[in-house]
Amino acid sequence: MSTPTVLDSIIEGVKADVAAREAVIDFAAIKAASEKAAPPKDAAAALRLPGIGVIAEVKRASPSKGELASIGDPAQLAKAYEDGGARIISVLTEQRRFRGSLADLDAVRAAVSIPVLRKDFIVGPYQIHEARAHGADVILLIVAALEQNVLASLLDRTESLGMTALVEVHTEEEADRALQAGASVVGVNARNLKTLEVDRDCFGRIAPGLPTEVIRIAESGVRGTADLLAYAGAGADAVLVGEGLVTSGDPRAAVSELVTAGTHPSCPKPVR
Ligand SMILES: O=C(O)c1ccccc1NCC(=O)[C@H](O)[C@H](O)COP(=O)(O)O
Repeated sequence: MSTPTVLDSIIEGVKADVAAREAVIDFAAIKAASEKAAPPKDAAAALRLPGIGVIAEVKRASPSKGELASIGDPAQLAKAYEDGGARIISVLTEQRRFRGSLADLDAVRAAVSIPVLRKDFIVGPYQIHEARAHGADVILLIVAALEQNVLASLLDRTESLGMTALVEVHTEEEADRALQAGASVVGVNARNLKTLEVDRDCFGRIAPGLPTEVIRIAESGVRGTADLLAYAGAGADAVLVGEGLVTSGDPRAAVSELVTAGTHPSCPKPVR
């Protein structure tokens, strides 16, 4: 048997945590709660606005870096991101390795009016209804973590709730699987979730092969405007940024600097 990867070990913990929550609030109850939530916001429309969008992440810790930032008030951080011009707020809700929570998602949802992404390791429909019940508009589906039939069915369920699925890939084969499942928003993660290596050239290898109507997000490794401009040059509609913002000391200014670069007339535009 092969050695478990970082992704395998995260998924194992997530499955145990989901089972524990489901023992308290069962599937029927979370489904009912998701149906009562305020309607989801249109994240795809936000991502199609002119310029390179910034998805700003609430990220306390990570398997690759350990502790990043204490973030006592995620609502305040999210508001700073929104004021700085972020298009979407990403909230990591995984507890064991990222120190996130559904309480963070609730706090962020209440604080901002832009779309909110629940960033977690989705393994089944329970978490999708849970995300919607807690006000998320977007969820992340990681191709490397899901069998093809499960990916397609989770994508259908997400869209049936009026939410947007950000379908994450790291290889050309995963991009093919995302498209076969019907993804309309594809995130290319520069970070290999099995080895934690970051390869910023990954986006430039994969994005040109995506159909022009697919929205392309460059995830991970953005540490400043030079990285955003490089991703823009390779065809990104938006960048997803965590560490570079939470360690900046001034998250509003850090987002604003990226947004200014991404909307400047000299910034490369996605080919449509
Ligand atoms: O960040 C990690 O170490 C990590 C490890 C294993 C699975 C996922 C991981 N991160 C999730 C992300 O995709 C990033 O938080 C996101 O793309 C932002 O990346 P960065 O700007 O480099 O913090």
